[in-house]
Amino acid sequence: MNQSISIIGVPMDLGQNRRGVDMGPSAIRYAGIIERLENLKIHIADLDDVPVSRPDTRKEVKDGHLLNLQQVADSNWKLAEMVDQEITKNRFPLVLGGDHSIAIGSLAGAAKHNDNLGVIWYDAHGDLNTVDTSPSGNIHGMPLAVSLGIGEEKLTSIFGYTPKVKPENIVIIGARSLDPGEKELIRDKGITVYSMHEIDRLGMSQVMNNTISYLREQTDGVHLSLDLDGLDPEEAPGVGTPVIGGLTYRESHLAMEMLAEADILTSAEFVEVNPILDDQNKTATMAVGLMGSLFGEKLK
Ligand SMILES: NC(=[NH2+])NCCC[C@H](N)C(=O)O
Ligand SMILES: [Mn+2]
Ligand SMILES: [Mn+2]
Repeated sequence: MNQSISIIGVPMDLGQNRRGVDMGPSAIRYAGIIERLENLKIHIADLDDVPVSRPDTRKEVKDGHLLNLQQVADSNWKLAEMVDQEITKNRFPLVLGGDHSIAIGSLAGAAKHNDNLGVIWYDAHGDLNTVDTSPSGNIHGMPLAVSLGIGEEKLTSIFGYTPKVKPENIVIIGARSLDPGEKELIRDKGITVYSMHEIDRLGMSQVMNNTISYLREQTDGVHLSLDLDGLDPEEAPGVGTPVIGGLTYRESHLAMEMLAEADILTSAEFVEVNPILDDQNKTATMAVGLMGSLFGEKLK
């Protein structure tokens, strides 16, 4: 893996309607991400945060059914520019959220550099809704569909090209809450999903082996989009849309270690850490532990 990492915070909470997830990047920095990665002799540049309009000064804006459309689009455009710049400078972008709507910008910036960018979507959800299928109007439930070029044009056209990813280059891991429209899209497009059912049957080791060998064949770079609600809320309570029956900390560590060993990632993001809903910054601390493993921390 590229041994020069650029950290980009995105204090975004406009893609959903619970307060606090805008403080995710601070919570992750406070939990020691910089020191943790510096100990691995990796060169870290903390690029600070992408500007996002302040949550407590704005009014809720609904564009039809979509919450805060223009502001989410503006911040994601800026994020895409930063991710693109860092990759151009041969640095590995590590994006800290913020709600999952920021994957729109991360993928827009990253996919510019690959014809076949792979995506590992580690999440309880598919985030494959469109304005028509979304039960909530929250854009954090849509970024994967948007990146496939499906949905609101103001989002799909971010950074001037559409689509960013192809359905055959996506692997979803940890899904256990999919809306009807998302299931239909998964079926129509043939997207690979390791739901909790497959993870229980095969074990995380097999799931990651399959995922890694598939993406190695199929893609020319891989983005990891890790939503902390992929983990079980008993262990990671600081998330806005918890779903019981999730991945354990141990399984997630194994997944990160296997990705480190495979050395296939070209960018990553950790999203949905909400310190207001958390218990003593436990979820941010867990995110930092997972990033440690992802970037090569070993016991021996
Ligand atoms: N990134 C997330 N936590 N997404 C949760 C999405 C929940 C639900 N499927 C929705 O579209 O509203
Ligand atoms: Mn989720
Ligand atoms: Mn998500």
